[in-house]
Amino acid sequence: MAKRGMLIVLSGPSGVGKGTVRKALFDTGATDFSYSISMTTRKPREGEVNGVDYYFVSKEEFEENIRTGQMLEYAKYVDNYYGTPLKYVNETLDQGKDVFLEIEVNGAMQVRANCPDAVFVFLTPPDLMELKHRLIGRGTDAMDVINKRIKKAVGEIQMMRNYDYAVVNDEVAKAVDRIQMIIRSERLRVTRVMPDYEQMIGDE
Ligand SMILES: Nc1ncnc2c1ncn2[C@@H]1O[C@H](COP(=O)(O)OP(=O)(O)OP(=O)(O)O)[C@@H](O)[C@H]1O
Ligand SMILES: Nc1nc2c(ncn2[C@@H]2O[C@H](COP(=O)(O)O)[C@@H](O)[C@H]2O)c(=O)[nH]1
Repeated sequence: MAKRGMLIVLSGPSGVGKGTVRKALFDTGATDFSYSISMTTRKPREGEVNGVDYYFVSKEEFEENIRTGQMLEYAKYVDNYYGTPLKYVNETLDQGKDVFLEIEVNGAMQVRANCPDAVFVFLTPPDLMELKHRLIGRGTDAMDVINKRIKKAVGEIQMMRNYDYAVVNDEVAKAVDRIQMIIRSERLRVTRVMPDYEQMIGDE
């Protein structure tokens, strides 16, 4: 049986640059893990594509997925549901492939409770003013939504201590390097590369 893949969870406040860093990480081509596409009830932003950026669903459909146990984790974030479909994550990990989640902190803590072997990385901004500049600069959210996200960020940053690693996103390329280093070293951890002794000994 293939060794189960590793689950890598990247979270941090909205606007810190999770999506930017994740895309840059995958663009290096030096990755051999899969990105789990989240489900949300949020309306698509301009340019966002269903099945690429998110699975965009209705509130009823999302709640049905919760009710029938199809979510690995989910959270309500600024008036919308966001969550990780369980099936894709399980099937991919079972194939021995690592899976990358990009999610907010409450969802990450649910994953922590259910998947203690996962690796948790918190992406943090250099400071709150810079976070606000990034959210404004992105130009995707109205000012009242940005203010709600910043307010949430204050509490979210305090959750950093519950993560295995904290990475400052001062420069995208540096943040990518730091995350790659974390993934490389986690893959080499002795508990993850233990030889299959049963197979070495063979059937007796
Ligand atoms: N290191 C950086 N320096 C300056 N700007 C950055 C940096 N990283 C990301 N940005 C910019 O910050 C904005 C927010 O980035 P992004 O959308 O990736 O954040 P996010 O954490 O994925 O947000 P959300 O959680 O809301 O999806 C974007 O305009 C992006 O170009
Ligand atoms: N708990 C989860 N949070 C998620 C998931 N997918 C995205 N997110 C987080 O939601 C906020 C808002 O996202 P936005 O696209 O509206 O800016 C942000 O922090 C995302 O990381 C998920 O599957 N589960």
